[in-house]
Amino acid sequence: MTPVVSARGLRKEYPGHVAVHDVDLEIEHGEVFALLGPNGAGKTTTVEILEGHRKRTAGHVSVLGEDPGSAGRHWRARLGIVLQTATDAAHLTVAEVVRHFARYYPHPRDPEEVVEQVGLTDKAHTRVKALSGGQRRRLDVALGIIGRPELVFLDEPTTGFDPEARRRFWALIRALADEGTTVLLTTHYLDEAEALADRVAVLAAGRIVAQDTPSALGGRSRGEATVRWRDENGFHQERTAFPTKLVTQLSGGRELTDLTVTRPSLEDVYLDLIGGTA
Ligand SMILES: Nc1ncnc2c1ncn2[C@@H]1O[C@H](COP(=O)(O)OP(=O)(O)OP(=O)(O)O)[C@@H](O)[C@H]1O
Repeated sequence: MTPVVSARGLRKEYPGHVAVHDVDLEIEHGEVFALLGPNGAGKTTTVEILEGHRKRTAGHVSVLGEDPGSAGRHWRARLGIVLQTATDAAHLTVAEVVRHFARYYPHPRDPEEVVEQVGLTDKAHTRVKALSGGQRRRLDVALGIIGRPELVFLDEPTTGFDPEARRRFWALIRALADEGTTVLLTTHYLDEAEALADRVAVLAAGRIVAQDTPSALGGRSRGEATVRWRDENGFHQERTAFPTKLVTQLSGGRELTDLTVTRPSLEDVYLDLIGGTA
């Protein structure tokens, strides 16, 4: 199957500055793909090129089978885009805005259902200007998915969400992916990438420095583990590539007190990958 998003040698130069260097990406149908990276790494630039909102300097790009640089309205209607601040309809209510946007699309989702999915049912009749920052963000997400898009771009979607709203949003993204929607999100939250993404790419200073499943990123599923335990002589820790073997040897069938086996967290690996570029 052709990938939903494919970029080869993608490059973006601003006067005197290369923001994106020869980026290669492929995102498959139904995949949730997260782009991670520190401020200024080139995430928004990359995403905006894929959305057709910015011109690239060089490289080959195909999104839903077309070149975003020249694709038309019909192509755009197949995308859902959640910008960092999208809604500019302060005087309308939440329900009105969502219904209004639904009319732009040939096969929209049910507006009431979408309002419910983003957790805004009790604010449906509240004017947009009276929403909190996190609630506005949820409305942005509602507008991004109302058109039943095949591909959704989410730029830092949960910034300003409270923990419950984030969990709810994650469930919504998983449900979209289960229906076959492809999702590209940028995020600064590593737990979000870990919870949602099938694959992650880390951008640092405009280059992709790693691309893998969250559990394998930076070789962390194969890397050394730290085994910690306690016995009559006190607390011990040992790094090993074979933790199961070590624990078996140590225990000899008895219980080990305070036993833990840990590998580097996604955050450890991420900080290591972007080290020196942030
Ligand atoms: N219109 C522009 N003109 C010149 N330079 C730009 C322009 N837009 C972005 N840049 C530069 O390109 C680089 C990448 O910016 P970009 O917004 O893509 O980063 P980002 O990874 O999305 O950052 P953040 O996490 O802060 O949103 C930055 O150094 C930025 O200053």
